[in-house]
Amino acid sequence: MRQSMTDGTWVSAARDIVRAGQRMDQSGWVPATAGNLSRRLEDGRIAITRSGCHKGFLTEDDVIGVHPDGTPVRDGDRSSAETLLHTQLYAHDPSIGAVLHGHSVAATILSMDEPTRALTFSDYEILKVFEGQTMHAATLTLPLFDNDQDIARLADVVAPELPKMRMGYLIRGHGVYVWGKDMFTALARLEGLEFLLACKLARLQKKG
Ligand SMILES: CSC[C@@H](O)[C@@H](O)C(=O)COP(=O)(O)O
Ligand SMILES: [Zn+2]
Repeated sequence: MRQSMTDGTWVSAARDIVRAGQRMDQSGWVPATAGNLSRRLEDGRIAITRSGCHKGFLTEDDVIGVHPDGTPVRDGDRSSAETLLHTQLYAHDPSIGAVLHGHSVAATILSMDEPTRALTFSDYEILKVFEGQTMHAATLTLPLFDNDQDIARLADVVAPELPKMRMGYLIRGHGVYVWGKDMFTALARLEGLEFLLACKLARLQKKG
């Protein structure tokens, strides 16, 4: 995956997505057909998972092209139902090269039990995986949005918060969105965030 970090071709994007899907599946973060993955191509279009595929068994055929506005490059292709949440990130920040979405147990439980609009994480060494973070002694915030089957409406709620986001975001009862300059970075951030969510869940369970 590292080799294709700066390679924006279709072949490397499809390969990154297939391999990241396998990694997310092995980690238990994409049960059934949950999750979606994308990468920005050098021509500005986006390679994204086809809707309804199992992310642990993706083939390069399950990766399809969409324009920056989310419309499919090839007529009849049905990209992820959550394509707009990916395209809004690429439009928001030109440095974003890959976006990942998963439905882990920890993300689902914590998001359903949290009454406020954010989760916070303080003093973990792994905070350093996030953009611009060089110290463990800090508090980072993960915004939490209510779930909505109307993805355009959900994207409108997420949009004003994007400039403040350092870790990604969480959707209640649903899962996380995380991104990075390339697939390697996005995956590292997803692993860091899932580690933090698992720690928070374990600490809450310990308290009873
Ligand atoms: C298994 S239901 C999950 C979907 O509703 C959705 O949230 C999801 O993550 C996957 O949708 P997809 O259209 O395959 O990208
Ligand atoms: Zn989802």
